[in-house]
Amino acid sequence: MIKIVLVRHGQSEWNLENRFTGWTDVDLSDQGLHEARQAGAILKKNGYIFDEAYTSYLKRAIRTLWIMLHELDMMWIPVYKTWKLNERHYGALQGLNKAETAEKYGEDKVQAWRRSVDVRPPALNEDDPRYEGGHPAYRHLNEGQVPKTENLLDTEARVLDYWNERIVPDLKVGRHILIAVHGNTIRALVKHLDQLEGDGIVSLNIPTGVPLVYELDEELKPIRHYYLGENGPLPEHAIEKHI
Ligand SMILES: O=C(O)[C@@H](CO)OP(=O)(O)O
Repeated sequence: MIKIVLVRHGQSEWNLENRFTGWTDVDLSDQGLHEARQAGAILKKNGYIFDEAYTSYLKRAIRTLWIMLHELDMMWIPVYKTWKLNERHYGALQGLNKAETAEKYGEDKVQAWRRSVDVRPPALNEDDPRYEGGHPAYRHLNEGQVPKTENLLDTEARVLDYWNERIVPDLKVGRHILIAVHGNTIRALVKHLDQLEGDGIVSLNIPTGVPLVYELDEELKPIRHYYLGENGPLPEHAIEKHI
């Protein structure tokens, strides 16, 4: 049986301020630092060991991974970073307050921007200071690869590129893998693994800093999944309050 652990980064400063974040590179809040330490401690208590880890180019995910590896005393394992596991790009919504945006455009519109699979938020202009095109982290990308906005399907396409090319081969040879990424990156992976459509994916929220374990068969089809607590798998209702 193959196991993989997915962790959404701990609470970020902009999660705390209720602002759309996307590719904006904000750090963890104090609560987020605590959640990352707790996630590492939970993995350690349950006896998890890892051969390699994956994360995005964004510091809230990278720092969550560092802290978990520190707690696990496994900072030596190879860590692979990729822009393809960055959070979904939130276009011109990046930086705006979610509640104020809902007041201005209506709850339904904002819910469609946040949770539908195929609606893209308004795009950033290339001359907008929030556009990441000139950022050194992304200078190796081809023109047109740095997003100006994305829907979940756009995010899923780049996440699955990386998943199939880099992660699947390592899972198939038995490597134990830890992935520290973002809410919508994990939603895209779960959508793919569990073949979720419609309401299943629309209502799926991933809590911050709680390890999500997928047990997979040889074909990488899910056998079961669960969130992990100090004493093993958590019951579904225990997770509700984290969301
Ligand atoms: O702002 C964001 O980038 C994401 C994750 O925090 O928010 P949402 O819950 O709308 O997907």
